[in-house]
Amino acid sequence: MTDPDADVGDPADADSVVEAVFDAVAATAPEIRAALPGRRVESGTENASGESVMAGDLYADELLGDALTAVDGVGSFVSEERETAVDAGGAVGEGAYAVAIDPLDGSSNLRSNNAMGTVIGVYDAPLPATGRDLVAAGYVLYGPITTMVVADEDGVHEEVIEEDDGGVSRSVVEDDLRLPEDPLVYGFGGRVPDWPDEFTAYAREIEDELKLRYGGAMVGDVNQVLTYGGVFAYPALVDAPDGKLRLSFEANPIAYIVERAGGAATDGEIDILDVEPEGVHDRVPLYVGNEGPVERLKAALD
Ligand SMILES: O=P(O)(O)OC[C@H]1O[C@](O)(COP(=O)(O)O)[C@@H](O)[C@@H]1O
Ligand SMILES: [Mg+2]
Ligand SMILES: [Mg+2]
Repeated sequence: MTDPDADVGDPADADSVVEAVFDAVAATAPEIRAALPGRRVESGTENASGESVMAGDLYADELLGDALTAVDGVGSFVSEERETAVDAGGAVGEGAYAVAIDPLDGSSNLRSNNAMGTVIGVYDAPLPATGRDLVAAGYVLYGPITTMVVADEDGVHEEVIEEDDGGVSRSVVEDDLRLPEDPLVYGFGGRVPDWPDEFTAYAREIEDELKLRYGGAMVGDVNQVLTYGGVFAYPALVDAPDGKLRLSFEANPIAYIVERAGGAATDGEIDILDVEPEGVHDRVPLYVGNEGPVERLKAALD
């Protein structure tokens, strides 16, 4: 529950809520990872986006829901897997924060045992809100190593999360994560025949310049771009002009992180962080990475 004496709008208070949120996320990460082997099957339900939910999605959502609604200063919990927000006590925007999560990003990779993630956005306005209302964002990457990237107004850092004597340790391995200046890799989602012609033409140019890295989990693919430089896109498709990814749970937090690391993020026209949502489950095309390729993309789609 929110501390009733909390100083409304005090930035120090935002810092401590953000810290507690990422403590809670780090504490659940080994548990989520350990639970995945038995949860590689469909749960038999569909989520608010009309997508089939895996057993692992549900488990991660429940665990993170319990952990995050218990954090002092979290007033609202919103998840890709839930139709509506959970009231966690406290007025969002008046000392309390809204936490939005994609509990398991790339969960179709469960069956094939490839990388997946968890995405977190901490907003100081009730959702739906724009990405300008984010005060912090981050993601966990369940790769061969469990890592967590966290961005706030001070910058971006990367940690390794490990189980440690019955507890969980967080070790910072990169304290000022910046996109490398020279882009090296690209990863574009969706079927090529479904891409609009302008995007296909842009992709043909990029293919000549960069190396393909596409794993089918946004977190894993964006992490490659943050590490090596480059561009990731889940573009507008001919029959799905809003693409696939969700603004509140996926595009906004990723845009916030990449922009804090020196990069750019657009929906093809404007900065992702300026996109005005109508609902919390809205989708948006996402083009993100080094400024050079993202600006070229905007020009190509113009
Ligand atoms: O299978 P596709 O069409 O390449 O889509 C992959 C994209 O869909 C996603 O898996 C959607 O996320 P969820 O798994 O959270 O629904 C992204 O991680 C990824 O970028
Ligand atoms: Mg996702
Ligand atoms: Mg998901």
